[in-house]
Amino acid sequence: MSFFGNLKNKLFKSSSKLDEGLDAIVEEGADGAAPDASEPVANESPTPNVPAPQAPMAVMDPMPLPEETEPQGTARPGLLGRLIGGGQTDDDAPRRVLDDDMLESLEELLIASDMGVDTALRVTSNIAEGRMGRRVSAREIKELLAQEIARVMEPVARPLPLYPQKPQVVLVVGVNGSGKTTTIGKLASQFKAAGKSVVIAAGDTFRAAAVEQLQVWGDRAGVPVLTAPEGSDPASLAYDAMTKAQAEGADLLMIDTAGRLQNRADLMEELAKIVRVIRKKDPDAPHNTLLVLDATTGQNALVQTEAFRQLADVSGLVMTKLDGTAKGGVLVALADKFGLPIHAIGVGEQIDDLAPFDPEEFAAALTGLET
Ligand SMILES: Nc1nc2c(ncn2[C@@H]2O[C@H](COP(=O)(O)OP(=O)(O)OP(=O)(O)O)[C@@H](O)[C@H]2O)c(=O)[nH]1
Repeated sequence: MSFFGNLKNKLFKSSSKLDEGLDAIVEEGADGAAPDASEPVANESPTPNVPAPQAPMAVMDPMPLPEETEPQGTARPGLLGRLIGGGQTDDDAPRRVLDDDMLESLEELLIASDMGVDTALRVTSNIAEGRMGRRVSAREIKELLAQEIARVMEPVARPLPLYPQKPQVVLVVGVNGSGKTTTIGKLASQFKAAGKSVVIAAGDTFRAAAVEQLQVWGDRAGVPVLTAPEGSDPASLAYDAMTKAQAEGADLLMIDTAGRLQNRADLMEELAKIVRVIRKKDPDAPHNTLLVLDATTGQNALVQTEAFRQLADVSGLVMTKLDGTAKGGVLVALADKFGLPIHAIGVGEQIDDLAPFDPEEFAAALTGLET
């Protein structure tokens, strides 16, 4: 199976709630009559640029396909529908008049899928604009929703930028269990495969288990992991790692950090100290501060983002565990609220399970458009 299809399957759980909910909304209020060809509803909004399927490399720039040139305003399957579904139509599908009741149900469904109230209201009002009173099928409403979601997500879909500085220092923050260690291992493996030399610093010195786990990931990725005795100063380890990375001419230094958000003042001081000491070696470091978030925490990911933005100069996000959750909608709320770049998504526990974030693909998976 291609990587593209594989990723869609892995993300499929995220779609289940929305997909089934959208079907139910249309079926509940369906009038059963044939569609009115003079009132097409889907694909009326400007089609966003459609990124091409990408290799499993979260650090490469996406390569855009040319814009679609087919005429707008005709109900037809989107790019994904054509790639996967072979262009079937839904002429005989149940239809429902787009009215206030339907919009309210749609809002409730989006809120329940962790999209957040503000985002859900904005997305539904965009869908409603100029379409009230029209009769829509479930597929059409999914296409419209996917277009709106892709539009919100497009500006934040940005691979981790690579800079010429050596080493490029990537500070990795996030609460315990969010997937920091796993993500560092996956990223290190991808950088290595791209010909970069990488050093990892196991900066969560408070938990021996965390250090051991990072060593396992370092071994898997074939990347050295610098450790320090349990309870020692993470800033001192970061300084040593910076010295080693500079001496070896490493391309990247990835620094893991503790995730004890419950001791916020301590964590803030710890992160600030790490930044202070590495700046003695490079005033521009860290070049990226990656916040790792667990999609299964739903709306809590928004709270964590707010908190970590106060603790550190977060420059981008990685959302993990999108494979095992129906809460993927929170990514839309995050994009809408914070506008932070989403560099990659975690879609499993294996070393290759880190994918670039593709808004079109994500929107299709979230709405269940491929079915
Ligand atoms: N299904 C799935 N599981 C993941 C993903 N990323 C991480 N995990 C799992 O989530 C759990 C926590 O991941 P860690 O990488 O240990 O998280 P951490 O933030 O380093 O947490 P601590 O080690 O407690 O600081 C592990 O069991 C991982 O295998 C993902 O994208 N998908």
